[in-house]
Amino acid sequence: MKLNIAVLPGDGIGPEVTDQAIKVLQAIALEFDHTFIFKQASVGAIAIDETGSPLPDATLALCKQSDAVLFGAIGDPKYDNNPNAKVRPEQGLLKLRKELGLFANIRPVKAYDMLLDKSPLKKENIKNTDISIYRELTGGIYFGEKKLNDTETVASDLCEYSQEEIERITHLAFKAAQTRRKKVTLVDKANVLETSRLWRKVVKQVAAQYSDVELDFLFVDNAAMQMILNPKQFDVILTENMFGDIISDEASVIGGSIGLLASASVGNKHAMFEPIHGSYPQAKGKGIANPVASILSAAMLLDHFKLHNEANMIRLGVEKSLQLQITTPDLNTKHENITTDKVGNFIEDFISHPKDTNLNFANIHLGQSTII
Ligand SMILES: NC(=O)c1ccc[n+]([C@@H]2O[C@H](COP(=O)([O-])OP(=O)(O)OC[C@H]3O[C@@H](n4cnc5c(N)ncnc54)[C@H](O)[C@@H]3O)[C@@H](O)[C@H]2O)c1
Ligand SMILES: CC(C)[C@H](C(=O)O)[C@@H](O)C(=O)O
Ligand SMILES: [Mg+2]
Repeated sequence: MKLNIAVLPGDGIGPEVTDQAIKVLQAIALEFDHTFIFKQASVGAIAIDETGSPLPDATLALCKQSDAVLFGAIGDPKYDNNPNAKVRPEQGLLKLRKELGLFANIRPVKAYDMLLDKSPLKKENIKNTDISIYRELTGGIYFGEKKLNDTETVASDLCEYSQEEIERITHLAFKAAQTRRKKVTLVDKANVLETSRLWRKVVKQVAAQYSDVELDFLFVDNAAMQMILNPKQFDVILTENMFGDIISDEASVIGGSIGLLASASVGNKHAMFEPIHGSYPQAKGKGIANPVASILSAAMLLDHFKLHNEANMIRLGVEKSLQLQITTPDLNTKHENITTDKVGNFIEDFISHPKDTNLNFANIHLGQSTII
């Protein structure tokens, strides 16, 4: 298969983790005889520095022409710490999601057996957790009218949802549940918010078309607690934009690091693949950023094009790396010197030697060095 992939590395650790995903995709292309053409463009703070815009026209045009977008991360403390900044890196990401019509953001959350002791949560509570979060991505409070009064003493952000916006992601969530454990939990704040009451009404109506799927409701405050106490109760979580943002970072604690959580953002025409984490500016250039979220986002990209064997090969490589503790310091206490690059090299090597079942992974080539 031939795929044109727009690569938007962005800021902070974005470029270094995205490099590993590209490396892995290139290995897949070689091994499975595909042609992946990567074209890079700027977004976020670096794009503001270069062009004055967090999403230059050329970047948006490239994304629209491509089959898929591989996104790194955006954000820089010089904007985070400046409330008066008129242009912000985050606006680039939000505009991109809106322009590409990426209304559903799918965030898988998994407890890997070999990482159970990396989570601060109780092993017996998280073992076998497997959740798919369906986060609405182009509506709600993120995109409603924003106001600041003349004296800059009162501000507001409007949270708005239409029936149509709720329906389209709800169908995706129910279809996903049909292929999983057949349960959807709607997370909302219907005891307070009018938008949440609309969500409940519309989701119930759509649910009637999926009689094989159980529908459950949970207020977001309780859901935040349940995510820590008993995450195994969840199969598909369906929720609005801001609740999905918050609850997915919280859920990353189950896996042991946010550096593991990938996502797919999909719409009717375009698709983008991005880690759920941000630009982690403190880690930039240090080689300590975990690239697995980006690498697993690449696996989701392959799944999107029905290249499931290829995607599974990446997942196997990731699992092998976790098993052997070939991981960055966020998950590693055994080997100190496993850098972002080395994790990428290991997974690349795993893909390149699939037929060699006797491959001694403990001695596998890790770029310039070898780990025993
Ligand atoms: N999709 C995105 O591009 C995105 C997402 C979230 C935040 N942001 C932006 O990123 C900047 C920093 O935000 P933040 O510090 O709140 O969130 P962050 O996700 O960048 O980092 C939070 C913490 O998570 C951990 N972490 C994140 N990525 C990791 C990785 N790959 N490997 C290991 N550990 C990792 C680190 O402990 C880090 O301190 C801000 O400007 C924010 O707006 C961007
Ligand atoms: C950077 C920010 C706009 C973004 C969001 O809130 O959607 C991020 O937190 C994410 O989860 O992708
Ligand atoms: Mg977030």
